[in-house]
Amino acid sequence: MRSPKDFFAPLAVGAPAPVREIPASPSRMIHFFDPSNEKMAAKVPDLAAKTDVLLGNLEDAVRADRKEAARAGLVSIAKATDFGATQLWTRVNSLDSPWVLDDLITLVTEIGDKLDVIMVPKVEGAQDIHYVDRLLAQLEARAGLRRPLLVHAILETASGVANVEEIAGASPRMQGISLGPADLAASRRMKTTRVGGGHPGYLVRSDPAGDDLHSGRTTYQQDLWHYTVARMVDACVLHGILPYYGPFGDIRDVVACEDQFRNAYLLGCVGAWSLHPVQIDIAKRVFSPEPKDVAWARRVIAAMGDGTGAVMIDGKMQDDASVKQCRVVAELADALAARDAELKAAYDKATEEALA
Ligand SMILES: CC(=O)SCCNC(=O)CCNC(=O)[C@H](O)C(C)(C)COP(=O)(O)OP(=O)(O)OC[C@H]1O[C@@H](n2cnc3c(N)ncnc32)[C@H](O)[C@@H]1OP(=O)(O)O
Ligand SMILES: O=CC(=O)O
Ligand SMILES: [Mg+2]
Repeated sequence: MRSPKDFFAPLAVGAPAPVREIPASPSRMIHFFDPSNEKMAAKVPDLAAKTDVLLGNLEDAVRADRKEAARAGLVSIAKATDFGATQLWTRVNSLDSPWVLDDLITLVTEIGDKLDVIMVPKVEGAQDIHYVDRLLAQLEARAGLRRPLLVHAILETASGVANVEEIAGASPRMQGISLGPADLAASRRMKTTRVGGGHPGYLVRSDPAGDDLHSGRTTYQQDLWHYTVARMVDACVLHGILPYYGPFGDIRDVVACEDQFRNAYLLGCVGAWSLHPVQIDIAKRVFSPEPKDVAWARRVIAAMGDGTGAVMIDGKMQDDASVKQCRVVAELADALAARDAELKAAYDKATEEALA
C-alpha cells in the first residue's frame, strides 16, 4: 500500500499530477454505444447533444471478431466529433482478456486528450486498479497528456463486492463505481437470467390469517440489488467518488427501468447506464430532482438561516440534518440548471410558487 504522503504523486515521470477532487459534472446517464456499429456511430453527434456521458463500449456486447473494429471506430469518432460539454468515456476489455493492453495503449496515445474516464470491468480488488493506475501514468507521459484520465470500476464480481471499499480508495484516479448486475449475478451463482431489475420469485409473504397457508397471503417483490447498491454508495462516499446503477436489459419495460433507476437515485446514486436511446430520457428524468422537491429544499434552506436550530414548515420539523439533505438536492439542481435552461426555468418557477 502507498504511503498517504505519496498518494497524489504521479506514478510515472512526465505524467500529469492526479486530481485532488473528482469533478461533479452531471452524469445522469452513461450512454453505451458500440463504435463498430455504423448505425450507432452515426448517431453519436446527435446523442452528444442530449446525454451527459457517451461511452464507447469495447467489452461485452461487442463480438470477439469486432473488437479491433470497435477500438478503431472509437478513435475515429473521438477525433471527428465535438462533444461539447458531454463527457466521453470508454469501457475497455477485462484485464485478463487478449484485447485490453492494446485498448489502453491505443486509446490513451491516440485520443487521451478527448477521453474523460476509462471504465474497467470485472474489478476484483485494489490490485486491478493499481495495475491500471501505473500503466495509465506511463501512457499519459508517453502521450504528453496534461490532464489525468480517471478510472471507473464496475462492481460485478463477488470478490469486487467483498473488496469494494479498497477499490473505491485504490487511486486518486477513481471517479466512481457502477453496479454490474448481470456479471455479478453470474459470479455469485445467483439463479437469475436477467440483466438487472427484480425477479418475481424474490419476495416476502404476509403471515397466514389462520390454518390456511395457501390463500389470502399478499406477496411483495423485493429488490435483489438493495444490499449491493447501498454498500457501493457507502464505499463511494467514504472515498469521495460517485456511485451509479448499471444496465437494465429489458429495454421494452420502460416502467420497471424507471423504478430501478429511481431506487438507485433515492439511495444515493448519481446516474445509470442507458443501453438504448429510449433509456436516455428515463435517466434524465429520474436523476434530475423534481421541481417540487427543489422548491421545498430551497424553502427549507431559506427558513433555516445559518442551518442550525429547529423550525416548523407545513407541520414538518426541520433542523440541521434535514437542511443538509435539502442542500444535497438544491446543489444538484443548481449544477443541472447551469447546463439545462429548461430545468432551470422549471426549478425557478416551482420555487417562486412555493415561496409566494
Ligand atoms: C451487461 C452489460 O454489459 S450492458 C452493456 C453492454 N451492452 C450494450 O452496450 C448494449 C447496447 N445496446 C444495443 O446493443 C442495442 O440497443 C440492442 C442490441 C439492445 C437493441 O438494438 P436494436 O435491435 O437495433 O434496437 P432498435 O431496433 O430498437 O433500435 C432503434 C434504433 O436505435 C439505434 N440504437 C439502438 N441502441 C443504440 C445505442 N445504444 N446507441 C445509439 N443508437 C442505438 C439502432 O441502431 C436503431 O437505429 P435505426 O433507427 O437507424 O435503425
Ligand atoms: O457490465 C455490466 C453487467 O451488468 O455485467
Ligand atoms: Mg458486465
